[in-house]
Amino acid sequence: MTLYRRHIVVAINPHAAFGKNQAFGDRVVTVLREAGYDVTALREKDYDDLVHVTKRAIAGLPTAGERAPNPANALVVVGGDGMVSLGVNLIAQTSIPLAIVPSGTGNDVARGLGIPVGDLEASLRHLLASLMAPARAIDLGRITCGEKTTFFASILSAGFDATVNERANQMTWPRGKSRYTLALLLELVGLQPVKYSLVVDGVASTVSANLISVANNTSMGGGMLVAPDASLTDGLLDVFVLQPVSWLRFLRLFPRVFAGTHVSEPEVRFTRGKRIRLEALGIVTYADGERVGPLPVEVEVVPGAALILY
Ligand SMILES: Nc1ncnc2c1ncn2[C@@H]1O[C@H](COP(=O)(O)OP(=O)(O)OP(=O)(O)O)[C@@H](O)[C@H]1O
Repeated sequence: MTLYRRHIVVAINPHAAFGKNQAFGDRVVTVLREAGYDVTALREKDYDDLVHVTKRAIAGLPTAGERAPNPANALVVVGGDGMVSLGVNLIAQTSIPLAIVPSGTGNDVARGLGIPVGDLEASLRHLLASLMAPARAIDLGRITCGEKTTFFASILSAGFDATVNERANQMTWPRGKSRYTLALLLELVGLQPVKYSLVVDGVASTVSANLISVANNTSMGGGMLVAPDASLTDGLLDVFVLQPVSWLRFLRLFPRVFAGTHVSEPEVRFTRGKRIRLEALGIVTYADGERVGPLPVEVEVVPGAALILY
């Protein structure tokens, strides 16, 4: 069998899913080496260092622990959506394809692409098959926030879920998943609608909302179908708005959002567009679960910006 993608860079987040899947990285590397690939395996003490060494390894430059055989023929990320974010930001608008071995908490990009989630051996079989097949192009969203430009694959949040993330990130206690649960409860108690200025393809409006997201993919938070009709390949972004509701109604709507059956609820609005501008006071946005920065943001779809092996 000819391996036409010979050199594979594997970037691993051992802390994905609160460290539950630490063994995944080694297993991915072993399986790829056994299949005959040249593997550069990368793990770093933090995300920024991993970005730095992965960038070098893809270009064929030496990294501290590993030799650099030559430029990469593919990048594999082992982690959750935060690692997909790392991957797409490194390979966007290049000819290097990205593969994903989901080992995170949400893994929503993998879900959207149909990559097996929650079954390592199935995702490894999927990886080996996809490395032998042509890469497929998906759209990315390009965010401009102040001076910073970043890409995202899945969903940009600027509502209640973003404020929960921001609160959890500022807390030092408790550790692990319960920090998010506590942050969610605290935010829920103070649930207030936020007034946004929204521009979709040049059409401006003012909306009050509890939830507002710009979606390239269907789900967030581990399969919560916020934008069930979004497509990674339609050249469009779906804007989801949940207009102000009481916290009781919010809790009642929650399971419906999970199942994607909220779309017909009277407080729910969807719009589609290629270029979205969002502005509000005091809101910090998150995309693919990673912090972007305070509003305003400008989001533009870049059709076919990432080559993915799936
Ligand atoms: N050594 C490290 N390498 C990479 N990322 C790290 C590391 N240590 C901590 N992180 C953090 O892990 C987060 C990304 O985690 P990742 O998305 O892979 O898993 P997850 O959050 O469990 O899954 P999901 O995003 O799908 O819910 C980043 O925010 C990053 O800051």
